[in-house]
Amino acid sequence: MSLLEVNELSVAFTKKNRAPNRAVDGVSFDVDSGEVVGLVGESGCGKSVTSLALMGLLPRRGVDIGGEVSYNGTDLLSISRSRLRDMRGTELAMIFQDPLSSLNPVVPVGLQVTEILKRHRGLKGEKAKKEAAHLLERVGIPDPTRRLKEYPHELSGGMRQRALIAMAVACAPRLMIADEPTTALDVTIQAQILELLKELVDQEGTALLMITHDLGVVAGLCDRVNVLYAGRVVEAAERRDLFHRPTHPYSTGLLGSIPRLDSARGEPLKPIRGSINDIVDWRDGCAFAPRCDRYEMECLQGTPELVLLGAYGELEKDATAKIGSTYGSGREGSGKDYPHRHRCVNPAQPHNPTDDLATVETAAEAVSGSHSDEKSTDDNEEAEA
Ligand SMILES: Nc1ncnc2c1ncn2[C@@H]1O[C@H](COP(=O)(O)OP(=O)(O)OP(=O)(O)O)[C@@H](O)[C@H]1O
Repeated sequence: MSLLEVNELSVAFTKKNRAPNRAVDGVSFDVDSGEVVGLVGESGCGKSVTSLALMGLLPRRGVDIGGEVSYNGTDLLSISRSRLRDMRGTELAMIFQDPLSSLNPVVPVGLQVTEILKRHRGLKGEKAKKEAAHLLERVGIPDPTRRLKEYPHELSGGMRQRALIAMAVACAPRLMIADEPTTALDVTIQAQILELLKELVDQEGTALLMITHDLGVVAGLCDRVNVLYAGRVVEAAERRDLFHRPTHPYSTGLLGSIPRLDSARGEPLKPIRGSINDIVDWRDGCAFAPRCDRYEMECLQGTPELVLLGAYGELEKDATAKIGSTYGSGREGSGKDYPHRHRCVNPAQPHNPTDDLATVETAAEAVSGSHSDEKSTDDNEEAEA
């Protein structure tokens, strides 16, 4: 059993006299301890709503939530709000994309950290201050004792994000959800924050659900990836499989939309045409069909199911097969196999796995190159401060 198991999660926003907005529609995935799982897709595909539903942060009124979310055997969708509140901070933590709106602007950073330590770990006074300084130091904030007395606006963007991470890890949560934690930061600071998250996962065995639209982040950090489109997982794969042989046209489109280090000089990008708003009545058929180059009439008949990709790239039309039951390269040392699945009736030609191994290794690196090149420039942030 995985630490987090999400099964057929659905979220619909309901308003009087309007059809419900099904922001999340039957999403399933799991996350293990010590693993980074990505939820990737363009703006509006349901990433944030999924994470808010997992953390019990959606309002009760006007929202219908269905499916199951099991955390360490506890059903997060059915436990009381107060129990969930206690679990947030101790067991579960969330890092939001905009630290300025997540931190209280009129309370010094130190007080915001010690408040968590008091509430969840019972630490008070000098002990709490000492621990808060230790936490800031751990996430790479220089001169933590001075910084504790400062207000959020006195910190640089990168430091604010680090302070949020310090608050998230204050009680050693077993599961962290990071919602675009580096979107507002320049690439240098981005790389440092991602490195920090990776370190926490590796050292503490924390499970991390990484929500992002940035394939560079996915390539640099994630072990497995779920590609989301219009509230549905359209492709789920181990990271290298996704970069090397994406099969859903939306995944291939995402990969074709970004510059890669291994592209031939002058080779044009191939962006996905249209926008997610082009979805008409996607309950009947594939939501991506209006933007898809491989679209056929069959795409509009019923909802395409997740199918498995076999060991040699052949399609195994077994929609009921569960994670762990079939082919996948798995995380190194995890002893687990992860299936490569997608939801498309006319997928891109699967890649022949006997092909050039170097390509497999470098496909993700070609995308993440900009991040890894920019690593370890702490001086920058010092200067910024
Ligand atoms: N409170 C709300 N009421 C009604 N609809 C909402 C609400 N919050 C989100 N939605 C809708 O849910 C859908 C998914 O939104 P969500 O914020 O999860 O997208 P996202 O993939 O996280 O995008 P971004 O990367 O821009 O944050 C969108 O159609 C959005 O309009």
